[in-house]
Amino acid sequence: MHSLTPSGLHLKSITRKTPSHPGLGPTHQGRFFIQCISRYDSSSSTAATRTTYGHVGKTRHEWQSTCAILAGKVISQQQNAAGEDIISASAAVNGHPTLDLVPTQRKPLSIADLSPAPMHGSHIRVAYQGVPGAYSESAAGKAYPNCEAIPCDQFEVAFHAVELWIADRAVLPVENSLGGSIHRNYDLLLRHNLHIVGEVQLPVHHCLLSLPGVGKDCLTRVISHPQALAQCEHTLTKMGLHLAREAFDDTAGAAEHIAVNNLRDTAAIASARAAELYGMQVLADGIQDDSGNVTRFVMLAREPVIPRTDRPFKTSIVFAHDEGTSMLFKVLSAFAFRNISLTKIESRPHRNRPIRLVEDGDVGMAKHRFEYMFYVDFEASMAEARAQNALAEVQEFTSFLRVLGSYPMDMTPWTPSSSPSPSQGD
Ligand SMILES: O=C(O)C(=O)C[C@]1(C(=O)O)C=C[C@@H](O)C=C1
Repeated sequence: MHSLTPSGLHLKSITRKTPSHPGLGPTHQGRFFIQCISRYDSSSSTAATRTTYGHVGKTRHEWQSTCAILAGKVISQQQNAAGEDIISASAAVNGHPTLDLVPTQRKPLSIADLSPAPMHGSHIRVAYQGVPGAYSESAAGKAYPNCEAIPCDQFEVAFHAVELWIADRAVLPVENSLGGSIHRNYDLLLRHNLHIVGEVQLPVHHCLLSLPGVGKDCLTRVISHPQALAQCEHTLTKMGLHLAREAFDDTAGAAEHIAVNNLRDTAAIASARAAELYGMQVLADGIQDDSGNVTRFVMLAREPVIPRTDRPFKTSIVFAHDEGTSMLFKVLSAFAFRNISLTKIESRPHRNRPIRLVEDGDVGMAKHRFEYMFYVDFEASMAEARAQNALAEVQEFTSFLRVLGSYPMDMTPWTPSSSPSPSQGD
C-alpha cells in the first residue's frame, strides 16, 4: 500500500472546481483543484490529498503550483500552434468555473521557467497519467519505491513534466495482456525525445465500485478507462450486469467522479486503493476477464541509460520504410539470423505520410497504400555486438530508424489475481 503526502503536484491543463461531497473530506470540497499532491510510499496505507489556490507564493508548494500552471500553458500553446483542439481553461467544467490557463499572448519560456525545483530532496519525482489510486500510480511506485508520484491529467502532460524538469521520470502504460497496445503512448514516444530507461509489469486487479449502500440493482452504467472496460467486458456480462459503458480518463478518476457527483446509478471499475481513497464500496473484486491481467509500463527519462551486458536487457526501436512490405521481412530476419528474440511488434500510421499513391504496373492504375511506422522490442542490449550488427543491417532497409531505449528487463515474477468474488452491496 502507499500513502499520499503533501509534497507533490497534480499537473492539469484544465483545473476544475469540485462540488462538495461528504465522503471526500475537507480537502476535496468546493475548491479550485489546482494541485493534488501525492507521494508513493510502499510502507504505509494512509492517504491525504492537499489543494492550493490560484496564486503564486514563496513556499515550495506554491512554487510547484506555478509549475503546474506553466505546464498547462505550454501544452495550450503547443496545441494552438499545431491547430489541434484548443483547451479553453476558462470554460466551465460541470458548471463550475475553472482557472484561465490559456495565455492571451504567447510568451517564450525563460530559463527561470525551466529551472528544476529547489530543495529537490532525495525523492525521485515520477509523473503518471491519472489521479491517486490509478494503476499508473502503483506502477510508478513499483518502478521507483518511495518516489514522489505526480498525477497528470493526460499522457502528454507527463511527457512535458519530464521535459520541463518538473518530474525526473514518467511512467506510462504501453500494453496490456487483455486489451492490447495503448496506441497513444506509442505515438507520443515518437513525437517526444525522451528515452525509455526501464519497464515494469503490473498485475491489474479490477474491482467494481459504487457509492456506499448502492447495490447492483440500482446501477445503469459503468465508467472507467477504456482499457479497464475492455479488460472486464465478459465478466460484467457473466455477472448479469448489462450496464451502459462509458469511457473515463482513468480508473481512479472514474471512482472520484462518482463520489464527487454523488452518482447513485453509476459504478466504476478501479482498484481497491481507489475505493479506499474516494470512500467507495467494493461490489465485486477481481472482475478482470483473465486472472493473468498484466499491464506493461515503460519509464521515460531525459537521458538514456548506459546499456550493459551483465543482466537481461531489452531494446525498443521504431522504423519506417520507403518501398514495399518486403522490407519488414528483411528487418525481422536481421534479428532472426542473430538469434535475437522479438518480444513485441506494433504498427502505427505513418504520421507525415499515412497514405501513398503508387502505380500498379500490372494494371496500369494508381492505388493507395497505407504507410506505417513499426515499433519493435527485442531481447538484447545495445552493448552487444549482435544487436549493433542487427541494427546496422536494419538501417540499410529503412528510411528512418530510432532507438527509443535499451533498458533492463523487468524480471520480477508475479502471481495471477484471484477470480471474481462479489462482496458487499448485492
Ligand atoms: O486508469 C488507470 O488507472 C491507468 O493507470 C491507466 C491504465 C491504462 O492505460 O491501460 C493502466 C492500467 C490498466 O490496464 C488500466 C488502465
